[in-house]
Amino acid sequence: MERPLVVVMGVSGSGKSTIGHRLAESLGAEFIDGDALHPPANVAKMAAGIPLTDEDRWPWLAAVGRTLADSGPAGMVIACSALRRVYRAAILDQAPTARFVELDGSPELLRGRMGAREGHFMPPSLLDSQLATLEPLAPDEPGIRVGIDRSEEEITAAAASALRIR
Ligand SMILES: Nc1ncnc2c1ncn2[C@@H]1O[C@H](COP(=O)(O)OP(=O)(O)OP(=O)(O)O)[C@@H](O)[C@H]1O
Ligand SMILES: O=C(O)[C@H](O)[C@@H](O)[C@H](O)[C@H](O)CO
Repeated sequence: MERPLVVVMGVSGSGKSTIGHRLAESLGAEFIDGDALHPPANVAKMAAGIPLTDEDRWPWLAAVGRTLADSGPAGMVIACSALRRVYRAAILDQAPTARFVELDGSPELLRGRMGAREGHFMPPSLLDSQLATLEPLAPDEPGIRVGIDRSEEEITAAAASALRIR
């Protein structure tokens, strides 16, 4: 595979950080959590239970794309919600060879995983707005969708093998 540039995407609680980290290890690539690229004002908003707007997200999405494009020869996996098609296009503007792995789960499963998680700034109450904003990865976009109703190992292996053969 040429230098992998991968965005692990999906709503809050879908496992982007967990799977992204494992996938990077499996591909021998660097891992970055896109949450670390949010300006403090965005994090403060989410922590207060207020959904981000498109205007809040544009500079962050550009930073995600630039970070991918500027990554080293080993490539990079970045965890980033990238909920809408236009958001993914903004990332591709900066990093045209990037591919997406969408983590796809039912609202019930997501709610359970978010509820069980401790010490994260994102409140479960924001899941509904995340799901309302989500535009699933379409067949003509670069990447794959992976169901999350199975173990972390299985999800990571499915994503890694799909990325290797494409
Ligand atoms: N396949 C899985 N099976 C069981 N639990 C999982 C699985 N994947 C992730 N989790 C757990 O679900 C929770 C949410 O995962 P994680 O924090 O990685 O999601 P996220 O998409 O990065 O969330 P956010 O966008 O809010 O940061 C965590 O507690 C994680 O340990
Ligand atoms: O676009 C968004 O609304 C944000 O990126 C959120 O998805 C958070 O970053 C993340 O999910 C919480 O950790």
